[in-house]
Amino acid sequence: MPSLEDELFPSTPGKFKIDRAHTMNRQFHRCFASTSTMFLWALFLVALTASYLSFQSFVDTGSRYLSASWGGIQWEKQVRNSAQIHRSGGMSVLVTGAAGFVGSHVSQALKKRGDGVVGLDNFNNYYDPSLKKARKSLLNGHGIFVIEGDVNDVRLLEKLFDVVAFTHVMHLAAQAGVRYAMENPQSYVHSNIAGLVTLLEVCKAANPQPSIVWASSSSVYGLNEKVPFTESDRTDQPASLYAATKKAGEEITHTYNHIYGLSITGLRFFTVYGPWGRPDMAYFSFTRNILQGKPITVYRGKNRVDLARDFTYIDDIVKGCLGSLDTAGKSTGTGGKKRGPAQYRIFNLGNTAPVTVPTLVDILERHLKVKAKRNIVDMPGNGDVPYTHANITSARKEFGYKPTTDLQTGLKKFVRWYLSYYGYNHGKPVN
Ligand SMILES: O=C(O)[C@H]1O[C@H](OP(=O)(O)OP(=O)(O)OC[C@H]2O[C@@H](n3ccc(=O)[nH]c3=O)[C@H](O)[C@@H]2O)[C@H](O)[C@@H](O)[C@H]1O
Repeated sequence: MPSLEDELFPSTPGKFKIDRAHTMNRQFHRCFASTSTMFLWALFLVALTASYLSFQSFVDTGSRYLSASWGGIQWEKQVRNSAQIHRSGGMSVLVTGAAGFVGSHVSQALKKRGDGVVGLDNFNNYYDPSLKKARKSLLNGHGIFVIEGDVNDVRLLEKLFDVVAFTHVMHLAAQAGVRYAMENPQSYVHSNIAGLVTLLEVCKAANPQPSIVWASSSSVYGLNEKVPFTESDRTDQPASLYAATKKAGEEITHTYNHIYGLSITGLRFFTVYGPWGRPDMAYFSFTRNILQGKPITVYRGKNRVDLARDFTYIDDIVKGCLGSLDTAGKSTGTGGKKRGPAQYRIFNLGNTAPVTVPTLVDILERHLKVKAKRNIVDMPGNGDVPYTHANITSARKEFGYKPTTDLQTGLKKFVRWYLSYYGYNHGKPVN
């Protein structure tokens, strides 16, 4: 019977049998040989993994660099061309948040009348970035160059002011949305506070300093119960972090006006809606859900009182923005030094005709010819306020602001755009 040893090391015919010591030695050598082979293999695998990881990081860094890339002769030429003024007495405007809802509309309106416009947008994914890219394509088609970058990028901002002596900055880049502030508070601090300060620092140091018009919000009125809301009403009771950051923005811009002579105009927008709007807003998400046969959640205030908003159509807001830019005084400082007092203004831009949320849904149902599945719930404590209503006397006096589009008409235009952009059922069957 062959021994175990024989089985492990079967003798080859014609060869002599090995003794035990020799066998042990061979076993040891084989074992050692296989361990060292394994070790070599392990080394090889480690080296392979390391080179793969460093390759990946090279690719990542490269693509990050590319996506955030700016500068160079060609780039500067595009910036200059885009900023070119084509009317006498025109302005060259840096529009931040240019691929956003209000930003894209304002940029187009400025360009159409012959002003120079350079857009800046970080294309973040707070809502579908493909909509922002589509707005960007639209702007490109109008000869507007939109740079992908963040308002916190001080080097980029400085470079832009090196290349173009912007006369105005229309600052619309912000983290929007009242309720999302509970989910991602830091994004509000990043964009609405840190980004604003970075922009103001660059503007204050620029020579010449631009005049600044920027987007505040109706939400600063917070828990104020005196209606309609007038600019001089108290704004020290914000109901959401979003509102608090916008209120902070008003104080921060005041400081830069006071210390550095920057001309500042803050616009308190009242629930802006319309074509190319923001998918996170109620009128937009309601439309999508109604068409897809999904239920919508309609919040209701205390004592079963319907919530209401002074919904304002985008074209009216654009007129307000242009009116503000046209009447903005010059900044007085140079190179970071104030030379005299500069203008500081705040205006409500609303529609002056609040409509309840259930009425908004009624109008959408009529335009869409589909009944909504309404899920009515008590308003959660998520930062919402029950009612907004703008007093627009100041804006009317200062630059003839006069909204002309009621909610019925404005939503009709929105629905027409929505259906042309997304199709009738947004890719989903209607139940
Ligand atoms: O004026 C502003 O300063 C702000 O306007 C906008 O905020 P809001 O007025 O809250 O608009 P929006 O979300 O459309 O809700 C409208 C109504 O629908 C109700 N609402 C909302 C969602 C929902 O699912 N159900 C519902 O009933 C909701 O309770 C509310 O009563 C901007 O988003 C914000 O960025 C800021 O610019």
